[in-house]
Formats: sequence, structure tokens, C-alpha cells
Amino acid sequence: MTDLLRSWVESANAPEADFPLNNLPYGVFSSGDGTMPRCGVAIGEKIFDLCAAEGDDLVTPAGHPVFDVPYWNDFMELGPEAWAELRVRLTELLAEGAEPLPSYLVDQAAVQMHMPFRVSEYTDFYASRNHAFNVGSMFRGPENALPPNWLHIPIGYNARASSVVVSGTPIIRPHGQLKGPDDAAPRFAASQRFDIELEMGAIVGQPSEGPISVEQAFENIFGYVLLNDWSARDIQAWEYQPLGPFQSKATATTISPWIVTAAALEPFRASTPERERELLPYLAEPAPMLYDIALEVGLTPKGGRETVLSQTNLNELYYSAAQQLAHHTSSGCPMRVGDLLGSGTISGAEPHSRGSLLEMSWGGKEPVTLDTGETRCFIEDGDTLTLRGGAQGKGYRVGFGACTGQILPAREIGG
Ligand SMILES: O=C(O)/C=C/C(=O)CC(=O)CC(=O)O
Ligand SMILES: [Ca+2]
Ligand SMILES: [Mg+2]
Repeated sequence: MTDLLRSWVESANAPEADFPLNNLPYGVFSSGDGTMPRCGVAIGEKIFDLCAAEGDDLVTPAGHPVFDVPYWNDFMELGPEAWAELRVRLTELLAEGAEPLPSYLVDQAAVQMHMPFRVSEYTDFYASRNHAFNVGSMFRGPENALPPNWLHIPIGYNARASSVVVSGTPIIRPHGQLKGPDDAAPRFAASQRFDIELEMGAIVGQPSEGPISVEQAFENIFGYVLLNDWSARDIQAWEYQPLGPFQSKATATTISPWIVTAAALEPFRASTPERERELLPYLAEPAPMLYDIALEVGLTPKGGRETVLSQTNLNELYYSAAQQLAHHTSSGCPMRVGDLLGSGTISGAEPHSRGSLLEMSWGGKEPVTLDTGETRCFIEDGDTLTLRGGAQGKGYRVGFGACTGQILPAREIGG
């Protein structure tokens, strides 16, 4: 494992910093001085303004500008060679010993972050065995918990690209059709069982036509973001058979603002667990393609302080994003630059490592106690939910920043 790479940006050298020189995650920001949202790279507590740097020919990944736009799609289009070259160039420019370039730095605390890429499509998977078993037990009983296909197929559903929002966007509690098991008829009302899902989002950086191998899929993934797939459990339980989740997961999905590249995560590669059933050859992994990334969920009641509800690790997943992407293309489904793949909720085996409140409170039967003494089964209005994650290196960490959202009361529905 590599050591901390030191930078002339002092805040990047702190051992607890999310964004040391080893990381170099990509985002889109605006600085509120009338300038347009543009591309930047996080370094310590600063952002290196890539649009300005490109304007002065300090970085020139293409023959035309690609950083003066509010998304990373144009840069992703350039392909893996350009991705690697930019990383080398930025490492050189920002390293300790290089000539400091303070005029290109902006304080992260002073900017607004935007969606880092245009989401062309969004698919959500179901790759954590503990989560699938827990949810299946509650929805269908423990004997039918894990669907018969689960150990053979990375199951997913086509979700809504239009619903993906950046961290910090307020989330309005949804309305929907609700029908409890003992209700005679459904009613239309605000969800009473609104929930989070702790997930990792993988961003496809190269297009494909027709089936691709797991190895090729791994190469096509540009980077990763934390992803919270907000889920209305009462809507979900009534609507999901036989076609799967629909309105229960269409309100919003929040992603963290910084794309942590696959290159930055390279030292932290980890294997998927032992297979209980041998996978068909098209899904076999030629090398470790998961990552060792610690993850946590915090809940802050309005005006209160945060309680960490859960801690787990990405390496809990049964299928990697590369396996999911290869499977996604198996029918011939074309993939585009900016395709977003949600990993599925990540839950460990222990109660304190579960990735949703549905599991933490076991369907609302076992309330979770916050540090303030209040309890929660599901999210209440005014609560802020925050996901965090990072890979631990020797004296540094490759962090994701925060993925956060506050829940606002449901809209008034007239009539
Ligand atoms: O019907 C079920 O067993 C549950 C389905 C989901 O909750 C879909 C989903 O979003 C999966 C995930 O995030 O792991
Ligand atoms: Ca999900
Ligand atoms: Mg969603």
C-alpha cells in the first residue's frame, strides 16, 4: 500500500482529511460570484479550479475545453488513457515541492456543489445478502426470504435518472398508495415509513454496445459516489409485486458531490465473498473488484446532534459493480457514459451494521434509540440523514465527503 502523497495544500496532509493528494476526486462547483458551475478537483479543504487551469493551458486533456461545463461527461468520453494522464498531471501540479498555484484554489466551505455528472440512466441493484435476506424475511417470511435466483443473478431494476439529486438537496416526504396487511382498501396518503438505503453508486465512463466481460466492465467504470436510495417502505410493500419497486423509490436518490475515481481506490481492492453456488462463467471475476471502504449512516434530528446509526463496509457485497455492469449488458443492453449503477443497500450481519432503518428497527417493531434519548423506527420530518465513507491507507484516507439530505413535510394535496 502506498503512503500519503504530500501536497503544498497543507490541509490535504492531515491524516483524517477526506481529500489528500492520493484521492483527487472530481466535482462541479460554483462560487456564488456570478460564475457558472464548472469542474474542479478536491484537495484538502480546497478545490483546484480546473476550468481556470485549462484556460491557462496548465491541464489540456482534449483539443477543446472540457472543464468549463457543469458535468464530467465530456471528460469521461475521452477514455481511460486521458483519465490516467489527468491524474498524473494533477499529482505533479499539486505535489509538495511543485510551484504553489494558490490563485487556482477556492475554499470548499465557500462554494455550492452541483451534480458532478449528467445521469444518463440509473439502475439499482440488490447485491447485499444480509439486506436481501432481512427485507425478504419481513416482506415474505424467512423461508421465502432470498429469491431462488439471488445466488445466480445480480438482480436489479431500471430506476429513474430524473430523480437523482446532489447531496444537500432537501427531500420532500412522498405521498403514495398505502395499504397495510389488515386494511380493507388502499388509501392515498403521506408515507409513514420513509427510509434510507446506504449504497455505493458506480459511474459508467465508457459506452458499450452488446455484452461485455466482467474485466471490460471493470475498465469502463470511471468512479464511485455514495448513494442514498430514499425508499417509502409502506408504498413499496403494497406496489412491488410482480414488477418490483416503482413509486416507492422514485421520489429522490441522493449522491455525494465528489466522484472518487477507480484509480484512487486501486490500493483498496477486495474480493467478493466465497460463492455459495458457482456463478455462470460470464459473471466470474478474474481479480478482486470490490473495495475495502468503511461506510456509516448518521441521523440528526432537527436542532439536535448526530447519532451514528450504523457502520458497515462495501466489501460486504456479494456482487461487485463490474459483475453488475457485465450482467446489465448480457442481453445486449447498450450502456452510456453517465450511466449510474446503485449497488443495492449494504448491510452487514450485525444489527449495528444494517444499511436501512427498515432493518435497524426490524420493520418498525424495535425502535432505534438516538444519543438524545429520542427513538426512531423511520425518518421523521426535519431529520437529516448523512452517509459517509472512506478507505483507510497508511497515514491517509481516501474519503467520499458527505451524502446528506433533510426530510421536509409532505406537500398539501388538495381535494
Ligand atoms: O422486494 C424486495 O425484496 C426488496 C426490494 C428492494 O428493496 C429493492 C432495492 O432497492 C434493493 C436494494 O437497495 O438493495
Ligand atoms: Ca436501493
Ligand atoms: Mg431512488
